[in-house]
Amino acid sequence: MDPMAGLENAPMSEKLFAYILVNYRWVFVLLFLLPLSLLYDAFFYVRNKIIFRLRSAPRQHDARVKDVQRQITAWAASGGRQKLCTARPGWQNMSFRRGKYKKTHYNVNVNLIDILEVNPNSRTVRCEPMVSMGQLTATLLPLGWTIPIVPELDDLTVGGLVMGTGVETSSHAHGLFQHICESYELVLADGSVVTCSATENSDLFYAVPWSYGTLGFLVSATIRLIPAHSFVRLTYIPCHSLEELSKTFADESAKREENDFVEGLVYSAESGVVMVGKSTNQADPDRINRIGDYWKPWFFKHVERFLKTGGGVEFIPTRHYYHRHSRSIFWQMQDIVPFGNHPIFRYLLGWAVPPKVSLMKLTQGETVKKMYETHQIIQDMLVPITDLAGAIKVFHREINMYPLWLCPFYLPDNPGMLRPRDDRSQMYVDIGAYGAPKNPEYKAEATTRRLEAYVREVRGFQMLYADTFMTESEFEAMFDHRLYDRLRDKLARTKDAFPRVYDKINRSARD
Ligand SMILES: Cc1cc2nc3c(=O)[nH]c(=O)nc-3n(C[C@H](O)[C@H](O)[C@H](O)COP(=O)(O)OP(=O)(O)OC[C@H]3O[C@@H](n4cnc5c(N)ncnc54)[C@H](O)[C@@H]3O)c2cc1C
Ligand SMILES: NC(=O)C1=CN([C@@H]2O[C@H](COP(=O)(O)OP(=O)(O)OC[C@H]3O[C@@H](n4cnc5c(N)ncnc54)[C@H](OP(=O)(O)O)[C@@H]3O)[C@@H](O)[C@H]2O)C=CC1
Ligand SMILES: CC(C)=CCC[C@@H](C)[C@H]1CC[C@H]2C3=C(CC[C@]12C)[C@@]1(C)CC[C@H](O)C[C@@H]1CC3
Repeated sequence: MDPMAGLENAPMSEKLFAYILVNYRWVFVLLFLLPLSLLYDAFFYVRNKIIFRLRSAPRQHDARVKDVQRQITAWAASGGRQKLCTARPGWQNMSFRRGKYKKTHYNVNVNLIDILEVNPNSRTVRCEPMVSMGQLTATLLPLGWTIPIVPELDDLTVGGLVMGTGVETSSHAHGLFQHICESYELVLADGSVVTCSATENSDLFYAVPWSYGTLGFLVSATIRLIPAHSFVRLTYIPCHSLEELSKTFADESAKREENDFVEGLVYSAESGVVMVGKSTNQADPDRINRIGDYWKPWFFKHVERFLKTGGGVEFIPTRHYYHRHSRSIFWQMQDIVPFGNHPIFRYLLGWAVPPKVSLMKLTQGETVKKMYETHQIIQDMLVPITDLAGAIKVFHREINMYPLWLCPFYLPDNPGMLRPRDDRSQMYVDIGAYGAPKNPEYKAEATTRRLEAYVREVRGFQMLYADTFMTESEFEAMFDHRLYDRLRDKLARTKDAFPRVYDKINRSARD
């Protein structure tokens, strides 16, 4: 990597600082960011406890919805010339970028943080939009419940996952986050409150996912529950050719009833490990592996070993399974603290990692940001599973970077932005690439544009938390805007109040 790019004329001290920041970021992370993350966690732990004591009030939900309505009335009264967005600061969200529009749009505070109801009879949980995945599972698990899809990173919010999307290794059975939601409660641009579901205001229900907050403000979502188990019985299946890997992965993903979790980690163009999980309350004590304990190896390193040792079976406590990639932030930690998986580091400081994603984002500074922009890729591309082998070849040609994350998901033929290929419900796969491409020809924009073109060609989709370099017409070729545009025409004031999705997610709309 060349941290000096763009700094040719800068003073020597600035060049040296840039070099240290990029190549020895771990010094900053260990000395500054880890203690700061711990303080931050401690601060927020206390703050959240206080806030929950003072403000947690599920019974106040209606009053808080009225406050959102009040803000919209105030915006309309002020002339309604600015577009609307949520007031959540850009550094807190789970993306490399911050929306520039936060500075120019009218910020509406949708700070609704409570779990409103856990209903075992209807097997649903009703949540406000700022409820995080960590908070939700910490509440549900002791009650014996979980949501069918728990997206990995703790700080992801219900609002962001509904308006964007969420995927996890149970998605081959349950679909995306939107497919486990039964209904949404929204405040619309005219200030009205509307509930929508598959049977009530169904157009709106199907148009909300992937709308990125451009149809209304989510004030609650009702999500399906399933019983929680203590362990995941995980079978590791090493594969030594691309053909074997893609076939095993597709076959296991198709067993929607049999397998509760399916995941793949690709370690080279010709090797990878497919993991198949089943929830259970019975574990063979000799094969329990508490992979989440801080002194344990990073999960992707642990899995890689099965390529050499052959397959295996382990019983992993459910919570450890949910967080298996959290300590290593998938494999991003190896670029931040290169010796982070060394046993000495794990035993000494493993308990303190990972640093908070939001804090890393907040403190990364221009030099590190530029380095990530030019020398790292953070992308998830969703393609029909029948194209998996072809897609891995394209990723190999374009970025030559491993591991790649494979996560299957079932895409039903529902109305909305995400139309499956040939209008037929089918299995897709999320291919996640997070790290430094080894292809010396890698150029962030040109390479990503070629990947995007390939994904459009096979009728796939790009996850929009990531950088997208598509033009508006390419974006509209990827995502079906018909229902979305109909709704924007139909719902009063919506076109004046909210930008279109493209205007929020395209590269130039984000810092
Ligand atoms: C916006 C917001 C709202 C909150 N609302 C509440 C609230 O209503 N009531 C309340 O008591 N606290 C609330 N909290 C606090 C939050 O739930 C705490 O982070 C959590 O309770 C800490 O649990 P712990 O001390 O047991 O930590 P630990 O058990 O050490 O948990 C560590 C992390 O793992 C997460 N976690 C725990 N179990 C699981 C699991 N099975 N799957 C996935 N993640 C898991 C925790 O949330 C935490 O982030 C809220 C926090 C935030 C940011
Ligand atoms: N495992 C997974 O599936 C992962 C998913 N992601 C992605 O991260 C994002 C979620 O991150 P998170 O930090 O929670 O969310 P964000 O703050 O990034 O929000 C995502 C979008 O949803 C909108 N939004 C959020 N809450 C509301 C609301 N109450 N009403 C209306 N619009 C709302 C935001 O609007 P605004 O811009 O106005 O704030 C924004 O456009 C998703 O895009 C998801 O796909 C990332 C990592 C992993
Ligand atoms: C599982 C799915 C679908 C996606 C996972 C994506 C994550 C791996 C990335 C989402 C936001 C990313 C950021 C970083 C690492 C990778 C993500 C967590 C950084 C922490 C990398 C270091 C930078 O300085 C800040 C980044 C913020 C966003």
